[in-house]
Amino acid sequence: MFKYTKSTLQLTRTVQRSALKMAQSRVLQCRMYASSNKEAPKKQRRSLVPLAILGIAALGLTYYNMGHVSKPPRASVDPVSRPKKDIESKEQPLFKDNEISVIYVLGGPGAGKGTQSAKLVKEYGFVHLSAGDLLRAEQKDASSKYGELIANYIKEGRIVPQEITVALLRKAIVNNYNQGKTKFLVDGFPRKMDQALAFENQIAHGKFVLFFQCPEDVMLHRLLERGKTSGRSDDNMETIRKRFHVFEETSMPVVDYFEKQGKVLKVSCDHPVDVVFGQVVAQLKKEGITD
Ligand SMILES: Nc1ncnc2c1ncn2[C@@H]1O[C@H](COP(=O)(O)OP(=O)(O)OP(=O)(O)O)[C@@H](O)[C@H]1O
Ligand SMILES: O=c1ccn([C@@H]2O[C@H](COP(=O)(O)O)[C@@H](O)[C@H]2O)c(=O)[nH]1
Repeated sequence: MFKYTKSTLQLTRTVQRSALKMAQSRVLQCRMYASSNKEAPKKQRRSLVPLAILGIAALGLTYYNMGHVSKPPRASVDPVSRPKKDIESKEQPLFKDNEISVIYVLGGPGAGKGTQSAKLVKEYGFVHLSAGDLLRAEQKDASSKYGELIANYIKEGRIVPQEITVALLRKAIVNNYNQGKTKFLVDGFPRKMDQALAFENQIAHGKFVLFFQCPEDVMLHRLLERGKTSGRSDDNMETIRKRFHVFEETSMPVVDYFEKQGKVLKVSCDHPVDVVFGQVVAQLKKEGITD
């Protein structure tokens, strides 16, 4: 979208310049007819049509740009130090499929993604990267210019602009990779299609989605319980309702997208923690991810 906006700005300038030039030459012609007291011939009047079209195009493009020039914020974490291969090709994600394994962990708010991810870290040595945790840390970082923006999005249960979250994840993955870690659980991400595409194009392809299915009333109960001690600005009835809505409307299409690629491993999470974990391990074993 931003490349497009940049090119429409250039186009606008070109059209404006052409319209101006043409207008100047038409004014000159009109003056010539006026001074010779002749009526402009029909052909000359017709030649005003392209000028009118150019004028309308210039006005239209100017109006369009007025609504699109503001760029979204770039994450304060950007740019990060990238491995050399990052600059080899802009078309390739930062990491090739044989360099790191990324498993996305998705499910409704309170489905138990964090709880199960922590168990996988302990038992199988994954690196757990929770997009929500990364955003909350960035929010608390006094040097970040996005603290307030992130706080507002989280309080409203909305999805923070993908540039910020993708940059935070990239930084965390690169840091861990540079320490020899290659297995990542990316928890609570991607929960919007633009995030999914940005991450897959720029960073790495997800191997699987571990998808936690959970009835809404169970998730609501868990979140309200968690809210008694979590201190989270979004663990309250009003925001939870918004988060459920965003999950259905915005995040489920992401699950469907990966489902079509045969990458979704489903787990039913309305069971005790260890029972859910048994399903998780069974699913990963089936795919040869854990032994
Ligand atoms: N299987 C389970 N049975 C009962 N309680 C659970 C279970 N799994 C998690 N919980 C509890 O539910 C709450 C939410 O769990 P958790 O934080 O893991 O969910 P989440 O999906 O990561 O949530 P969010 O998306 O809001 O971060 C926690 O208080 C956790 O202890
Ligand atoms: O990719 C993401 C992940 C999270 N958010 C925001 O954070 C909160 C909390 O996320 P949890 O996974 O429940 O910790 C979420 O409601 C979003 O507001 C985000 O914007 N993008």
